Order: sequence, then C-alpha cells, then structure tokens
Amino acid sequence: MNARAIAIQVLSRVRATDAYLNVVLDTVLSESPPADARDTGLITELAYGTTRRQLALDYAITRFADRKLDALEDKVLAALRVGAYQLFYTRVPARAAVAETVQALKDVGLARAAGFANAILRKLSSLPSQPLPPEDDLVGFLSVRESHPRWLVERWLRQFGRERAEAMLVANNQTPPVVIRANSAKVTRDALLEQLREAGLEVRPTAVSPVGIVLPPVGRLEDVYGYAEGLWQVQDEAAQLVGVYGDIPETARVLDACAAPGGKACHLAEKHEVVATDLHANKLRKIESEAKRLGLSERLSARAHDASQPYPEEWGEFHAFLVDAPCSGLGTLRRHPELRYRRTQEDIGRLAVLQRRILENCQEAVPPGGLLVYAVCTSEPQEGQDQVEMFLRSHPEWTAEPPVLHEAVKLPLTQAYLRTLPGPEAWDGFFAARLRKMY
Ligand SMILES: C[S@@+](CC[C@H](N)C(=O)[O-])C[C@H]1O[C@@H](n2cnc3c(N)ncnc32)[C@H](O)[C@@H]1O
Repeated sequence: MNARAIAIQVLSRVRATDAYLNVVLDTVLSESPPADARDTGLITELAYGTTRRQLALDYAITRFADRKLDALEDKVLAALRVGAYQLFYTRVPARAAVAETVQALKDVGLARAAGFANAILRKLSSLPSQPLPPEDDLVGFLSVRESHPRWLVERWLRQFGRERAEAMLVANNQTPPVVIRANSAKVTRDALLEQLREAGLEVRPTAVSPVGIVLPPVGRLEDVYGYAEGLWQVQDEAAQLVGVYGDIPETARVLDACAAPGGKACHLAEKHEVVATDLHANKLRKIESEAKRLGLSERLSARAHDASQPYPEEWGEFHAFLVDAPCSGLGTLRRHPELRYRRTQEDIGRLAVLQRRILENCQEAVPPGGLLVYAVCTSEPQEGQDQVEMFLRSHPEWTAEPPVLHEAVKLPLTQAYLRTLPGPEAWDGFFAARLRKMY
C-alpha cells in the first residue's frame, strides 16, 4: 500500500476510535509496513501534519464540499485532509498531490468517492492561496490559521497575552526535536556529547537543562549510538528540568506516584532508590524495561497503585514524593496534535479535582521535613500554580521552597515555581512546585 493510503488508514482509524495518533500510527505501520521503508517518514509527516492543521484544512475543504464534513465517511474525510495538507503545507506538486491522493482513496476501497474527492482537491489546487478568515476577528483568525479550537485561543490570549499565545499556537505546529538525557549513572553529558560526535552525529547541548542533548533528525532511535548501552533516555528538555528543579537530596528514598512511562522515575533512579507507581499495571513493564536498559533496575522497583489512595505501610517511609499528576496535557500539543480537538474547558476543572485528591493523599505520606515535587505538563494555572497555592493555603505546614542550584543552572522560574511554556524555546509546557513539609 502506498504512503498516502497508509496515512488515510491511520487518520480514519484515529477519528473512528478516538485513539491516540502515535499509538495508531505505530500499530498501522507494524500491521502493514510500507513497501518502501523510506515511506515511513512521509506517512508520519502526513499523519502528524494533517492532524496539526486540521481546522485550517477543514475551513478550506468546507468551501467546496456540498455537505457537512461530519457526515463524510472517515476515509473520505481523511483523504480530503491529506490531499489539502499536501497542497497548502508541502512542496509536493499540486498535480501529484491530487492524483496520488485520489489513487490512495481507491486503494483503501473507496473508488466510489474518487470523483467527489478529485473535484474538491482540484478546486483547492486552483486557489491562489490558502483560505483564512478575516483578521479583524483575531480569535477566529488564529483559531483557523494555527488550527486550535476557539476556546483555547481565547483562553491563551487572555492568560498569556497576544505575543506568547501566538508563539504557543505556532510552536504546537512544529515537529519537536528529539532530546535525550545523559544517564548520569553511566556517563556525563560532556562525555556523551563527544562520543555522539565521534559517532558522526551533529548534536548540541540543551540550552537550559544541564543533562540534555538535542539530536539531529535520526531514523530508528534504537540504532543511535549509546541506546543499547543505556547511556541515555529520550526526554523533553522541560521534563528534564522537573528532575533538576526537584533537587531531591541524594540520600532520600523517593516515591514516584504517577510514574509511567518512566522518564522522571529513571532520572531520579540515577541517584536515588525509587519506587515507581502508576494506576495502570500494564504501563509498569515499560518503566521496568527502560530501567533495565539504563542499568538502573537495582534502584528502581515498579508497582501498581492508585495515588489517590493511602500507601501500604509495609512499603516503608519515603523522604520525597514526585507527583507528576495526570493533567490536560495542553503543554504537549505538538506531540499529541489530536488532543487539542478533544480537550474541553470542563476537562481542566475535572482534572484539577483529581490532581487535588492525589496531592492530598500523597502529602499525608510525607514525613515532616520531607519534600513533595508536584508537576504537570500543561500551561493551565488551574492545574499548576493556582492548584498549588490553594493547597498551600489549606496546609500551613507546607511551604514552597525553590532549590538552591549551581549558579550555572538558570531555570525558568516564576516566583518559587518552575514554568516552561511552548514557544521558540522548543520545549514542552510544564509547571512544577517543590514543596517542603515543615512539621
Ligand atoms: C503525566 S503522566 C506521568 C509521566 C511520567 N512521570 C514520566 O515522566 O514519564 C501521568 C501518569 O499518571 C497515571 N495516573 C493517572 N491516574 C492515576 C492515579 N489515580 N494514580 C496513579 N497514577 C495515575 C497515568 O497512567 C499516567 O501514566
């Protein structure tokens, strides 16, 4: 099956099943691998690009479709979007984009819709430029141009101002760089940088994280130098900063309350004894296999547990907790582009309630003098700073205590808190608070 047909399969399955794009893409690629291995890159680009630009593509398609897009069959709509994406966002010549997409629609068994798709794509290809709403309605304009729902554009303009909000919208449509964290249990960042360069890779250190390295575009990560030896783990720079900011004393035994897939738990296990827990037992295997690859198994054990429920006494005492809570994920939209169309304002409030329940349960288990690092990968204050400040108001025995780090490490702090936002920094949006139980 050709690349466009596979991309259509992926997108129609995501729409039909509400599944995650990355999961469906992996499954489809392993079920029906492309005839030419080089097509994997094109399929990924078409699937992610089309999803990232979906609202803008639909805005254009709607002009020429004689029925509501919601009423179209999943594969037909996916083909129209894939075709329009190539026309407006790639250098594929218009003729080829239209012809190959229509052929792909036939290849997925929808020859009867070929004429309909062909007519619309040909009309789109003859437009002088991509259609966009008028700029005098700023929210509507940005919502379509950057393909984010109106409520989110409105919210970010209100919360962050036009400059940052626009930078966030733009950044969410970029492909994230692959960033790795040097496994300090085996190698320093400088030594790893040198070894990767010797292996022929054009790598550079991350701008803020003292343990990160940005890789150039690579094929299979498993084939990159040092993977099999466990010298590094893939982790976004902002996620690395949570570990740096947490600055948990080396002697502390740590409980990671929401640990899967295990990036931060493994970062912690480079120096600490860690019990990594997650609600979903099926996710523990991934944490364990990563710990094994990194040579950290002796310091990390994984267990299933609901972080909103008391911890068994027989697990012993933990001097520090990491609560990397389930959240709206609005700081990671470039990685999960489908999420922006699924999230609602109500989700933010609902997740804030769950986070509070988890925070309340975990704080009970921290001994006086102990630390709790609370983190979320979202830009929303309701899940981040407001959440923590509400917690501190009702718990006078807790205080926010930013770390005292080496002066070379300049963390993006807002008051006592770590805060990163999507934008030109090319990192995910995170919030973290380092909290101390005083008595
Ligand atoms: C943001 S992710 C954690 C990412 C992880 N710390 C890392 O760095 O790789 C949140 C995790 O919380 C888990 N989770 C959701 N509800 C939970 C609960 N009630 N108790 C424990 N874990 C939960 C989810 O399964 C998910 O894996």
